[in-house]
Amino acid sequence: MGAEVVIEGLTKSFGRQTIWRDVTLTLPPGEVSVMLGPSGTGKSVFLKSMIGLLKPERGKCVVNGVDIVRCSEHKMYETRKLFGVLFQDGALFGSMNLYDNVAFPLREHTKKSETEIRRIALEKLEMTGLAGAEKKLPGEISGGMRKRAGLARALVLDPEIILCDEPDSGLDPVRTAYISQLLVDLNAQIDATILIVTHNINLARTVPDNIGMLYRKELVMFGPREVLLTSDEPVVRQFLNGSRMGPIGMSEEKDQAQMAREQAHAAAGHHDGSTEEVRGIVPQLKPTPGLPDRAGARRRMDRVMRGLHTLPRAAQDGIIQSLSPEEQRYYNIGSRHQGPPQGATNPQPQRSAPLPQRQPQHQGQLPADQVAQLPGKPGGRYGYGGPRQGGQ
Ligand SMILES: Nc1ncnc2c1ncn2[C@@H]1O[C@H](COP(=O)(O)OP(=O)(O)OP(=O)(O)O)[C@@H](O)[C@H]1O
Repeated sequence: MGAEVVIEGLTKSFGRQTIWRDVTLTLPPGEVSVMLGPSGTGKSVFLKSMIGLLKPERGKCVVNGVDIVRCSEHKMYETRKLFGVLFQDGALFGSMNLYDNVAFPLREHTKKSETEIRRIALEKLEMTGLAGAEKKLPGEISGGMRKRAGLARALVLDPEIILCDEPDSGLDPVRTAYISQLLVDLNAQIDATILIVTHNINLARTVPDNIGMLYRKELVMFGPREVLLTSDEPVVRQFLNGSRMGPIGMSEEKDQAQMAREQAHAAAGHHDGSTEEVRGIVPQLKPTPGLPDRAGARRRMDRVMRGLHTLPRAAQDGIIQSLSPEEQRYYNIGSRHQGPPQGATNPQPQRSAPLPQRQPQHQGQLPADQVAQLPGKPGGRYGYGGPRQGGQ
């Protein structure tokens, strides 16, 4: 199982420009999370801070007991080996063929023999659908293939945590769907903790277990996917709908006058840029048939069900509707759910057919106060509000 990443009160500035402040969240082990946010809100800076490439002024980022923000160079170097990173452009060496690109971290960071390196590099190229393309140079292949090669290279040191910075950028919708499926399949196979930064709403709606959003220098929200996907928060709805209507403007947030002008235009029938009203929970992608089930998805559902009563009503309803009859029995959910489900805090298995083995430990709980306050809205909380009590 991948490592848990605990981020507390992280704050990053460049000179006088604060990028984000007081970001607190936990990436549960082996689960897939997505970070959304308008351009320039510091998502890439966030990923770089997680691996120690940038130094936040305050806060912690703890992996396996090591705080990346404050640890020694030696510890950071060691801890970084737990991470596999897919950079936006794949960051491949242009003069090396794909095989040598993928083998590079093994040659740099391990003492493995060339035979062993070959076995691992070819296995990762195969996992990412690049078998047969080993001899190609990055300049000779498509953007989608470059992304997959970047992913293969991120996998060779068997990372416990994978960070993907816009894995969809520059890809058409079909290739984006393939890379989404690839990420889900990888998670099923290696149970790594994955954090994806993306602007792609399809990917955000179908891939992750948890979704967060950065906006106006703060973490607006981080929690189970169902909370964000059913949120009524204007900034979240605007972002998910890709609409001009809402608080997000072309550069910074809008003022009241601009909002009013846009509303007047919309009332007069002027199109707001979105193609449809996107709201509600769509089914999450499952691993390709033949691959194992995602252990992270099962652990997450146990965790979410334990804290179901703390979620907003729309998220609760969506989660319950998404359960199969067998899962509803497992979690003691009646066919007509009213209020907090019986057994949600202590599910008693009542199964007619065996479900896969569940992990007994309660690792990776999202702290209750991970759902941060929206800037400018004192007291407003989303998802599981309430004081931090170390989870549910
Ligand atoms: N090394 C740096 N020095 C100074 N400012 C920086 C540095 N790196 C990033 N920034 C600034 O931090 C802000 C956030 O940048 P970042 O690339 O993290 O945004 P983003 O949310 O990933 O954007 P996008 O979605 O467009 O990729 C930007 O204003 C950028 O100019």
